[in-house]
Amino acid sequence: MNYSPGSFGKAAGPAPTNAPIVDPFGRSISYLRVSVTDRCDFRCTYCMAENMNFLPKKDLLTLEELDRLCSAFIAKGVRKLRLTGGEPLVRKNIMFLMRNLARHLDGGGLDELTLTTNGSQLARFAGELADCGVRRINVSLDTLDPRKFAEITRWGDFAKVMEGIDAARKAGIRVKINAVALKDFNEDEIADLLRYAHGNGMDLTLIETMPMGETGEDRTDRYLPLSTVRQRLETQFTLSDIPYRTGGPARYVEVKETGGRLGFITPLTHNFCESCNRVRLTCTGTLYMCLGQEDAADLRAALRASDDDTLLAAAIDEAISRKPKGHDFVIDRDHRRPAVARHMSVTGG
Ligand SMILES: Nc1nc2c(ncn2[C@@H]2O[C@H](COP(=O)(O)OP(=O)(O)OP(=O)(O)O)[C@@H](O)[C@H]2O)c(=O)[nH]1
Ligand SMILES: C[S@@+](CC[C@H](N)C(=O)[O-])C[C@H]1O[C@@H](n2cnc3c(N)ncnc32)[C@H](O)[C@@H]1O
Ligand code: SF4
Ligand code: SF4
Repeated sequence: MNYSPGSFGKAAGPAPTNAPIVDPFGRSISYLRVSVTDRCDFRCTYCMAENMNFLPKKDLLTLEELDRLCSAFIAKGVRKLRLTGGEPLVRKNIMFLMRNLARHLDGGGLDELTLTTNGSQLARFAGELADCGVRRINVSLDTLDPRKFAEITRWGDFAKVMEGIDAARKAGIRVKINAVALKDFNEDEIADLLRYAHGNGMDLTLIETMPMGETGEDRTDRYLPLSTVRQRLETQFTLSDIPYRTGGPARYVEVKETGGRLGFITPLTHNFCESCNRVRLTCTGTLYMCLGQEDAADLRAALRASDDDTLLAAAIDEAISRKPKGHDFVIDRDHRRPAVARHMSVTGG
């Protein structure tokens, strides 16, 4: 089949198929990230402004609609599905969606159903998540110091996140810690985060800050290249590259002294777009084909136009035919403007 750009979605074009989706650069799309809400109970300084205008409730797709959209992607070969946000666990009745999506794990349509969370509500939901078949989650935690945690999240409660991580682990869910590496904030704490994560049987992934959305603070001064972090860690630890992959963008090393895994997500210092396998759906039914570009496709219209999924399948094909090669992120020290206007919370990272 020819998946050349622009060959889908035209009125008289080929009938849509449920064949796996492959983009114009030959990359198969097997990973869907779904931002179920743009709202959050934190205001991390690198992600959001303190005063945010969130979407009115009427603009949100219902959970049934989100389920239908996810199922349409699964029918087209998506094998890994991650709920994110905003904070996914603050969306009302989110476990209804989780329980419904879990049928695809039982039915063999999905290899993994998971989420990325700030951990604030995990103590409440960990047991139910495990019952739904969630085996692994990512929890964002940038510091182990409660005072600094309050500073970076503006509204977060460190003790609640720790309780949440404990509850998840007790429920049998593997936890990976995500930390954004931030100059003059946690750069001296990375080794401690590593010892904490590995000491508790958790992987740690470090992330370079990406220039997305106005936050009321200048992100440029916080940018810390992970190449520098790695060099510094190598003065204390022995790091060996390993081929371990999760389907996400991190590249992993094993740390000899701890026996744990450390991941690096390096959109700025080492672009990983050539192996991209993912797209992002928002809570309004907009599909972003790349985290770092503005182009998007409206799947809501196709979803609501008919109860049959034919139009939806065609709209997905058309969108994927527009997936770009990669992002154009740069840390713009001259203009100090974000490269992409929307906030990370719109697409959930
Ligand atoms: N530039 C870029 N960043 C990404 C992409 N996917 C994830 N990230 C960033 O990586 C960070 C961690 O993402 P997670 O939600 O933990 O997802 P993941 O890395 O796929 O998770 P694993 O399944 O554990 O590998 C977030 O800050 C995301 O913004 C991507 O396609 N491009
Ligand atoms: C947008 S949050 C959504 C899920 C959840 N609220 C959380 O914090 O895990 C997903 C991930 O994006 C990361 N993130 C947010 N803004 C970022 C930025 N500007 N650059 C890099 N990562 C960012 C967060 O640290 C988090 O790990
Ligand atoms: S990073 Fe996650 S927890 Fe922090 S403000 Fe953004 S969406 Fe909320
Ligand atoms: S920046 Fe875009 S192309 Fe690159 S890995 Fe992320 S989503 Fe894929």
